[in-house]
Amino acid sequence: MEKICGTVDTIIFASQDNRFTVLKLSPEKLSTQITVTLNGIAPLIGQLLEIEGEWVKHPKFGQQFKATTYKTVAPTEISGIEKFLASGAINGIGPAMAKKIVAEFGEKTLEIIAKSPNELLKVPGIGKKTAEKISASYLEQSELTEIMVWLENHGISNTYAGKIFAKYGSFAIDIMEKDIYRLFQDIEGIGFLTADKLAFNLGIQREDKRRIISGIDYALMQLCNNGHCCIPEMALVDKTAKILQVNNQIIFTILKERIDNGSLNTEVVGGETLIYPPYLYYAEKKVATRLLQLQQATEPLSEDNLSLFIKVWEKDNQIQLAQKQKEAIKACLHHGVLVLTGGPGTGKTTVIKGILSILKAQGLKIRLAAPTGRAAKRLSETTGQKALTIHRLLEANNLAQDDNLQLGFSKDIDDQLDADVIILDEVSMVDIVLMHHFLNAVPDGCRIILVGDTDQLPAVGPGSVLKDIIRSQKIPAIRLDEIFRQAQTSMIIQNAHIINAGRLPDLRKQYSDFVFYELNDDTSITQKILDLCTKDLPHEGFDVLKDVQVLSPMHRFLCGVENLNLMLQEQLNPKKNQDELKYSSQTFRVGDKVMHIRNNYQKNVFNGDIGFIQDINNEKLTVDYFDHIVTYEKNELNELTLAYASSVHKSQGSEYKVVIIPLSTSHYIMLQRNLLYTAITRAKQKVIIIGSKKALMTAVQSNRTQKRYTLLAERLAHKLI
Ligand SMILES: Nc1ncnc2c1ncn2[C@@H]1O[C@H](COP(=O)(O)OP(=O)(O)OP(=O)(O)O)[C@@H](O)[C@H]1O
Repeated sequence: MEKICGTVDTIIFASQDNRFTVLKLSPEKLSTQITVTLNGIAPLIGQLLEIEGEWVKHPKFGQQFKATTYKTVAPTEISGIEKFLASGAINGIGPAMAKKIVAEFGEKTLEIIAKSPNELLKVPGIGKKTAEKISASYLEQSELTEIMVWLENHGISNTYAGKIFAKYGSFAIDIMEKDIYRLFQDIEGIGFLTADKLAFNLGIQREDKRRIISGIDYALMQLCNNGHCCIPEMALVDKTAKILQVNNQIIFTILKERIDNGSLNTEVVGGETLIYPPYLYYAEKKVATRLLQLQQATEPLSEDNLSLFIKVWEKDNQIQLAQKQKEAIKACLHHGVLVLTGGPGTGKTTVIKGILSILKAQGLKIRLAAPTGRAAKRLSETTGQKALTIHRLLEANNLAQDDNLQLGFSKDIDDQLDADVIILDEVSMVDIVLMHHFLNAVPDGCRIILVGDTDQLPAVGPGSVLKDIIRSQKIPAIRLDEIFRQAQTSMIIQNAHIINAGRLPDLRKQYSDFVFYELNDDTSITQKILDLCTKDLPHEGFDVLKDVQVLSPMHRFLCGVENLNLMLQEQLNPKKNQDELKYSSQTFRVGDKVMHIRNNYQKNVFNGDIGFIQDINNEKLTVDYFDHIVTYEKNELNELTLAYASSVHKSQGSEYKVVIIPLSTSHYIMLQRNLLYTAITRAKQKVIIIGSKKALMTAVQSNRTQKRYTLLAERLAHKLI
């Protein structure tokens, strides 16, 4: 290893991702320039560089110095300082101005810029604003470079330097040296494992307290990502021990300390201690108190002429409401909070329509919302009244991209919604955090009606809000269980109920709207899907791209989402001469069916929205989402995926004319009743299941829906508050 110190003369090449640079350096002790390669961001021209590495011979470019570590030092020689200032690196200074500044301050130039920017006013042509701009830009540049170099030298990508600087400013390196694990807590994109790797490079011991604290948080976060709001103490200790590879006792001791100092919250139920991350503890508590408050805060509405009103409504809608449906309509007049639940075809939408009509007649302002864009659209279509996504209703902060707690909402406790009644549909998909935000924005005296089917897949986020509210028996809930005449003729609805009850549908008969193809191996299942999409269904008059959705339980394997997408793309939109754009493992092609996979408020496109690629030009891709067009830059394509096939989870809240479901035993772990039930109930006209009887039976019989640790029901029932 050799050490060289020199001034950066020119940058020959700097990779876009800041990971590789080639530069010319004038070493202090040599009269000739040398070529240096380093793995990291390009330093600034004129900067003094201390590099350590070795000489190598490049087959094409000859002798080069390959730096393994490097450190930047601000230039001290006048010529170096001028070169640095003139390089364009500092906002507000060009070559002429650099000359003038250096002529005025000499070797002290950089110190003056950093510490006494007012002195710059002495230089002709520099006013107060420019002086401040120069100073701020210099500080930012030098600190940012320092962070990048620090990260690079500790073996970690410096791509996060900008975010780290934005978060910690001048204290970044101090903070990282004190507790590198803070990066995992504070910087989006840096996970525990990355921070742990960095810690290892810094020589932090396996049993270091900072490591244990961070490991506990990481384990808790992973558990909550599986839907729990809290977790039994011992389960958390075990999981942390496994991740950190340290013994349970050390973790147990530090966990106790964290609880005692209020960093984590707990509840004791039946002698068992349950641990919460504070944001979920707070969210769960608030949801319970706010629901109970809202229930109390409304006066019953007048029931005068209710029977007559219902009669007239029934006549207008040519329907005779069942007893429970009438009860539901009446209940909405009485209660501040009401739950309406039931399976497909049990008349929930019909009741919503009745409720809308009766409450409107009382002159009330009613808002409708649902958790996904597709579900909101469907609610609008069936009720004839505008419905928004919950995020839109709450006016989610435009800049926020994630559905997490940091997401900002304009509508909150200080600026609540202007509504007398809010009806939320598909509440089974709402997690505890979103429910908390929603309830914050509901004013006292406003009624809320929560509608959903508890047998659908639960929310992706933590909690099982709808189930818990019903389980508490403290909020009035009406369960519709009669399947209506129109719905009775539908085998989709019949079989959905049969499956939900844990029984196997009658497979001896093939119905026009519910078909089962028995095939026992993945290759034949995949081939059948291709045949259906290319021959049978088009023959029956379906527009395969628009009407048909393949819903697979898993992403992996032959009949998983990823492979099916590739095969279906090959068949339904083969390569001819359309423009293409490769991103990660996918090739997007003009004409492809695609799905947007996260909520993006700036683009007004939401998780689960399906569209078609209209154009690819200049690394930009345009998608037609039927009601609007969205353009993606190449670096935004992680929000897009092919959608000939999608996962059942992604289909929640959506409906399609035809649903094809591959059921293979290779998807064993995902063969669960609520998953199959959710997939089937997405279909309006036809369900086609392809697979083995064994896989179907496994799915129907497997009701081991993972228990979610939540205490919302207990809180509502005053067992904890
Ligand atoms: N009281 C009733 N008498 C006769 N038909 C009814 C009655 N209530 C609802 N229906 C009909 O039953 C079908 C299903 O009703 P609706 O769409 O309201 O149910 P849903 O629970 O919202 O179903 P899904 O969850 O599948 O959307 C509709 O065709 C509706 O017109």
